[in-house]
Amino acid sequence: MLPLKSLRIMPRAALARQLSTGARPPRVLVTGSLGQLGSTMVSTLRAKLGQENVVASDIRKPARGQRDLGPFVYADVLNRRALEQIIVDHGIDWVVHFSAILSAAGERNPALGLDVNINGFQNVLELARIHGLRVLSPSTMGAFGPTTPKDMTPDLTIMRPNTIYGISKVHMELLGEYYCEKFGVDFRSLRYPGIISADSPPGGGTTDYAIDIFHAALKQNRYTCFLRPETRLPMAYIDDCIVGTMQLLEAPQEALTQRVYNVHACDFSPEELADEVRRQHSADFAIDYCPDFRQGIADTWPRTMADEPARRDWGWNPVIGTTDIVRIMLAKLAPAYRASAAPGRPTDEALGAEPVAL
Ligand SMILES: NC(=O)C1=CN([C@@H]2O[C@H](COP(=O)(O)OP(=O)(O)OC[C@H]3O[C@@H](n4cnc5c(N)ncnc54)[C@H](O)[C@@H]3O)[C@@H](O)[C@H]2O)C=CC1
Ligand SMILES: CC(=O)[C@H](N)C(=O)O
Repeated sequence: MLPLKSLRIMPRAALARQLSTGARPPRVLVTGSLGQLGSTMVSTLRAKLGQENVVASDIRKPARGQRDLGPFVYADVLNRRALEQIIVDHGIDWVVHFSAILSAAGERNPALGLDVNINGFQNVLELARIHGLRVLSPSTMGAFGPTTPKDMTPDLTIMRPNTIYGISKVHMELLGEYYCEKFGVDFRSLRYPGIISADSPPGGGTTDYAIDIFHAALKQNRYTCFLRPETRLPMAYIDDCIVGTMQLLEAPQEALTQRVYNVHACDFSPEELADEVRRQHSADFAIDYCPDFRQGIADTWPRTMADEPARRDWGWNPVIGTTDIVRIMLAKLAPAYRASAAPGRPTDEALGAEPVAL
């Protein structure tokens, strides 16, 4: 499988052309850049646009090492004035808005979920209107709900989610479309499935089991899953996710026939994932099931999503399936567990330290 760096998103020739015509690359602010997806998005953007053109931001302190990779600023998306100052001071053209409270965390703290996901997004969108910015803010399969058709869920269908996360993401989608239509804000969004990554820990979602299982397999060869064995959900490996996000971010306006797109890469259940771990890692790997409140969330989400408009309009074309995800996750995480003297999950640095050829 291809490593992220060699995938279709890195046409350096195009960047060179842009530079030779005198157009400077866009300056991008990434919010929530220390989250599960943010750090990979930042490094991908920097490889393409130049380190100094991508400002990473979060309300947490970057780990040692992360700090030196390019500009980082503290930015609370709830503080509109501070956010505006960053946008003005850094000459920002595009905002990749990754700050969010995910599904399980949102049910644990609904007030925080509403605040960050709704007010934080409104701040970003309003500043985009004032300063003429392009905004990419991911949505999720969690924007669907219990009455949505579960198989091959289309872009346009019943959307009545019953989680704070889902409700706030539907609000985001509709408000983004409204600002696009009324004020010409270039808003773009994708409904991600569960995203699997070895590089940073997941941030409190219902699909976190599909990352935790690899850590548990390598650490103690057994895992207790918080979802039932047959719970099928759409998933994607982070490389496909970031490639697709870059494709949508850079797509010409005229290619877009809508502002929010489903994206689907593969789908599996916990028992299917455990079988694959047994096949590739250890025949003795044991899994048991202790469903908690996250089962109730997963039960309202699609089993598979239809994503033809994303493929047609801007080239969504995931290449990493379930077997490859298991192979990549085991290969990336195993050295860190072997090297980790202390018990428990290895540090983020240890996890990121061992690049593997995918
Ligand atoms: N990881 C996944 O499986 C999926 C993620 N998404 C979406 O992708 C985006 C990124 O998700 P992840 O990286 O997984 O989330 P995460 O939970 O790992 O990271 C979110 C980041 O937002 C930051 N944050 C929280 N409150 C903030 C505030 N007030 N101001 C600024 N930053 C704040 C957190 O410190 C954290 O670093 C989110 O919009 C999420 O809804 C959508 C579907 C699937
Ligand atoms: C699918 C998502 O949006 C996220 N991973 C979550 O489980 O909350």
